[in-house]
Amino acid sequence: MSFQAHYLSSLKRHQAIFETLDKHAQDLVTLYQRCAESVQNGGKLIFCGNGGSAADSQHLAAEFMVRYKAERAPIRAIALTTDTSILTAHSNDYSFDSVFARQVQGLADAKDIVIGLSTSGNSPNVNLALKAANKLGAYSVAFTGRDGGEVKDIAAQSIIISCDETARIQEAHLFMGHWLCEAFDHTLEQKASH
Ligand SMILES: O=C(CO)[C@@H](O)[C@H](O)[C@H](O)[C@H](O)COP(=O)(O)O
Repeated sequence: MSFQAHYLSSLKRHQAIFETLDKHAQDLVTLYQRCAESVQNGGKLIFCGNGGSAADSQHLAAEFMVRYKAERAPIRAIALTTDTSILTAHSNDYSFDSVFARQVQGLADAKDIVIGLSTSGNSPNVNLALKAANKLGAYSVAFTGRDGGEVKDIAAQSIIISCDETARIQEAHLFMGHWLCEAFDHTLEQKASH
């Protein structure tokens, strides 16, 4: 396949992703409402994932903590993928599988939302983090892909991007995270105009 044909075929996959995201519009509104309620009650948004999804976790936590578009107070958010001392000590002394669950146990409470990003839904460390969230009474959310994997039976809410290409699923997850930021900004703007 030529580069141009390959480019066009990747672009066409976005059409399928658009349809999946369209199907999930109401799920995202529900998620926004849960997040807004959590933040209003002193809760926080906790993200985790591996590889590209680790980067997306950090990206999204930064958007909430610092700024998306609107000037606003920080929204409490953290990614569990950034502290190399915690990540290496826990993986070395215990197990990589429980590296996020340990941090959920230490940082989360029932007011929080724990969002695991996993394109396969089968990453043990993400799945154990969401199980730990469930145990604490926090709201567990999976941004996942393919057939949803194991995580769809663990998370209280799963948003599944029905596509089998990792990169396209990650792009959809980032879109969903950005949309959540936009929903927070939009609500602030609405309040300011009243
Ligand atoms: O970003 C990519 C490929 O696009 C990879 O780094 C990818 O994130 C890694 O293979 C992850 O370990 C995959 O984990 P998951 O999405 O299945 O939970």
